[in-house]
Amino acid sequence: MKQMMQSWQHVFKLDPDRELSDEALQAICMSHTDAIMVGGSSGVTYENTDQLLSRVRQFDVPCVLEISDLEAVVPGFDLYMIPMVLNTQQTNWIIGHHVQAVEQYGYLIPWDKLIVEGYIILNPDCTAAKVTQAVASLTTFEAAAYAQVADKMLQLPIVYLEYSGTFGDMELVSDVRRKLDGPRLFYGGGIIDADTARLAADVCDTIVVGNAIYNNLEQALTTVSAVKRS
Ligand SMILES: CC(C)=CCC/C(C)=C/CC/C(C)=C/CC/C(C)=C/CC/C(C)=C/CC/C(C)=C/CC/C(C)=C/COP(=O)(O)OP(=O)(O)O
Ligand SMILES: O=P(O)(O)OC[C@@H](O)CO
Ligand SMILES: [Mg+2]
Repeated sequence: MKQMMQSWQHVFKLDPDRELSDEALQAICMSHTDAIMVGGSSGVTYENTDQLLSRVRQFDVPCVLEISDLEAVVPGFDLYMIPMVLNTQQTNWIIGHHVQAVEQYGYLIPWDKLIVEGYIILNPDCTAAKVTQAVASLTTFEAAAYAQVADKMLQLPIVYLEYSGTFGDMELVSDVRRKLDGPRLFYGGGIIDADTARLAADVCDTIVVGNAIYNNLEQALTTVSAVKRS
């Protein structure tokens, strides 16, 4: 099950807290994207997550939940992506909430469906940076060091460079990728069209497109064929 994400080149991230018409959802789910990731850093509830899952399930596309709030963990997703924010000094976002989750859910946890993402948040103005008080103004050298800790010491399956809301520094992304052996490198932030999608896809393994869905869907849809080789 976890292996499925090893082939993902393109992912659309849908925010349960934002409105999306049936027509828009259909276009996204039938776009040949590799997966739909459901997640957001605020306003995510059990109800809006459950409702979005049911709507996505009308289509034949993998659907995964990126957990940001324990109250909004809904059964029935293909995978559960667990962020671990590496560049925060608040231990809750590295391991605290996770321990609480294991205490709360215990034997109900489908371990074979859990994938830990080593998040490195690089846009100080994004919601996730504010929520987790991330130390987000990192040099390339520092970001690469975090990534290597995720790879060589923690042996995480994913390193996620998060620039949510803004297009990142592709040289930094490229340098980080050169340092990684094990993890798949996810990149998210400011991908709005085919050009930005290609630039990012050249230097990472998987691109994640979020806000563009809500700002300019037509352009957002062009990101799929821009990066998918098949
Ligand atoms: C029965 C059943 C299915 C049980 C399931 C059991 C299960 C899966 C248990 C969970 C196990 C576990 C270890 C859970 C972890 C719990 C948890 C709350 C961890 C903390 C996660 C975390 C670090 C969150 C911080 C915020 C963050 C990094 C969110 C990621 C998503 C993100 C950045 C979205 C972008 O947000 P957006 O709203 O778009 O932001 P912008 O405003 O910038 O656009
Ligand atoms: O919303 P955007 O800027 O596309 O970023 C995507 C994703 O990385 C957000 O978690
Ligand atoms: Mg967003």
